[in-house]
Amino acid sequence: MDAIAAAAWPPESLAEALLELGRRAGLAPAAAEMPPPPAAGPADGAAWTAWMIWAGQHMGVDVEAVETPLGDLDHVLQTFGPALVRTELDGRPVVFAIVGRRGSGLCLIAPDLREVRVPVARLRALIAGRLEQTAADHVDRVIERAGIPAERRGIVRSAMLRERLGSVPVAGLWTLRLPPEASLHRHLADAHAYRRLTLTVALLASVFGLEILGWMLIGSAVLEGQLNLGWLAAWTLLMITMVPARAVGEWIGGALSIDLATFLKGRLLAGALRFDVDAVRREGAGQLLGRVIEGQAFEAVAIGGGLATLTGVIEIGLAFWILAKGAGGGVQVALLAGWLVVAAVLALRSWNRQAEWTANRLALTGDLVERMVGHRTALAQEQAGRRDRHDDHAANHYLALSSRMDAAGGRLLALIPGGWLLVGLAGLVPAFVSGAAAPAALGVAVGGVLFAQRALATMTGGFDALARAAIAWKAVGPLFRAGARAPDPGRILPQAAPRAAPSPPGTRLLDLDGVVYTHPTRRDPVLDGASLGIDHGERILLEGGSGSGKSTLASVIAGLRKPHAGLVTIDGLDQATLGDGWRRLATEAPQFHENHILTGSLAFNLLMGRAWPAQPADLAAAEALCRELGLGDLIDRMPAGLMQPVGETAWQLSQGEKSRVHLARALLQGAPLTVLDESFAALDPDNLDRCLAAIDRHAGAVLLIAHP
Ligand SMILES: Nc1ncnc2c1ncn2[C@@H]1O[C@H](COP(=O)(O)OP(=O)(O)OP(=O)(O)O)[C@@H](O)[C@H]1O
Repeated sequence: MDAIAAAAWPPESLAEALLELGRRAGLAPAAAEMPPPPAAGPADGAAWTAWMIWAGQHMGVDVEAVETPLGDLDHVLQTFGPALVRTELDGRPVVFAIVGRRGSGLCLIAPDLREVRVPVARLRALIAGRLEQTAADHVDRVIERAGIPAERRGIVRSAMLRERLGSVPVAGLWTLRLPPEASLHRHLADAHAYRRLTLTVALLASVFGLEILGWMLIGSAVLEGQLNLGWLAAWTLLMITMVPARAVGEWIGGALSIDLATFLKGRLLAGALRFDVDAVRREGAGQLLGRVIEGQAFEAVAIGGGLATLTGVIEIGLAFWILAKGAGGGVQVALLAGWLVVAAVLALRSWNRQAEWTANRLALTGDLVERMVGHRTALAQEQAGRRDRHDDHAANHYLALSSRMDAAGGRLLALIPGGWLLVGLAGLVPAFVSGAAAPAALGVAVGGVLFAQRALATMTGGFDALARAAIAWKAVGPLFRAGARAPDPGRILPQAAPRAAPSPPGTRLLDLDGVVYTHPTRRDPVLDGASLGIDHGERILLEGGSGSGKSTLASVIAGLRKPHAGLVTIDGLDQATLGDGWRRLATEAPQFHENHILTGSLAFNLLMGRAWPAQPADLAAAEALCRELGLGDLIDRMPAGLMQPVGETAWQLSQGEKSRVHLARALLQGAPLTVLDESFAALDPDNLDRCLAAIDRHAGAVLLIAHP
């Protein structure tokens, strides 16, 4: 059998392929019972992706769909393993599990668990074959008509196909990686951090060892009066050997830093999305920005500071050893130990000053953001003198804290290495006075003092950076921990397209029974035994006074808040069964001030609930709905139409336009239940009629929240 045929998995064995690939790639997936994937028809991309992501979450592996232009397929295949590819072989759907590149080919896992090598071009031809077939007839006709000589036809044909199909998107590719919520240990192991760290330490230690050996050689040659070209050559050779060892050590350390920084970024981004809804609200934009800034500071200093401290610790250890061998002996060793205690005290003081300064800086940032967000309100409403007084006071306080921090930092960084020179040399006085020490031992002692000085400089610099990182961690830690919260895949995968087979009207969709919810900062529950039933296709208007808990109820129904007591089910299934899939069945357009137009294209904002990049059918549905909602003129006015960038820094939408975009994106989710929280406040009567008509045509069941 052909190697590629031997490596092809039948689609129904997708779960086994995913598990085995995860194992071979070192992602340590957890074995889990999986239902078979959706039937492999031509339009099943989104359903397969939903299944793969869901199955991956159960196994503890992150699965991401990849779409690439055909022109880049070669490159993608060579670089993106571990990955799964779905294509056709002899007219039947198959799956390939790519471990990664091996030499000039790809290493695939076969269903019999053997590793099979196949050339990249072979797999590419299989994936691209169907697409190229459609264009090939036309290209062949052009070649025929142009009278291209037979021997050049092959080159011309592939060049024309490349040109014609280079930008055609290819789907059916999924990469596997560790999810951001995987433990730090798994990420470190995945980045080979332990091995690389051990290697870095070994290289650093050998560099210092070589350095000491070099000075010992030259020192003894000088003292014995034998310094000649031979000794100098040996010393030079040793010094030259240190250069590549140091370079390799730094290169490994640098590569490790990049991998760890990538993990950290991924975890923080995941944390930003998994941060508690109410915590985000309580913090406000300024505080959240502070966390982001500190995240960058942490990344910039933590790893560099860690490596510098590590280097300093190795150097200090060697310095103790050298001093013990020198003329100062125990006296100098004791002095160095004492000096380290002084350094620790100064370091602690500098840390406290930095912490004070950082807290103030973050508060100032929060203040500044608040003022920028409320810029118009402050200009229009606030008394000018009052504003200036507040700003002057804040600036003066910041200045005072900055100079205290600089003084403490300066003392640590300058006094500790510089002062040691005096202290260390003072430790040699008894040896000098007694006159008993040999010149060689005196030389070793002086060398030890200098070596310790360098170690202290490295260590204090490293510690300063680590202290900065530890302070930044206070702000970053909660985000990092939120990123460790794994998404809840639930026990079953909800139907990807429920509207394709809608339940008959009149059957029960949502049941809410005895629900109790108390906001984290409140004593009394805002929902206390709330009950509600909504049938498929039903339209319900919920009215109530301000602050009566309507929006809270909406967020419980949409699965954004978990009730503290009571039961909520959709189609008879509770949230524990559906997991995050709940939100595909019940969607909410939040109130205006909580509904955001993100910076991106209008299409992106409209199709947030669907797979991205959007398929032509999704774009057509979005545009048709916008036109129904009276946004046709707006799309025609926008130079890039549906692809026009919108959001805070791009095309500005009016309140009424925004509220129709909010409505369109909720309806485009295609969920059986849509909750609309005061969605019509900014609409004129004509647009209101249009919106109600569109809701009637496109929505399943609707819960409409409004003021009486
Ligand atoms: N995140 C929160 N933390 C603490 N309390 C909250 C929070 N959100 C709402 N509340 C309080 O819960 C109560 C109900 O708020 P909710 O927004 O659900 O009312 P609502 O009926 O939608 O009001 P409105 O019609 O004015 O929008 C209010 O007293 C509000 O102050």
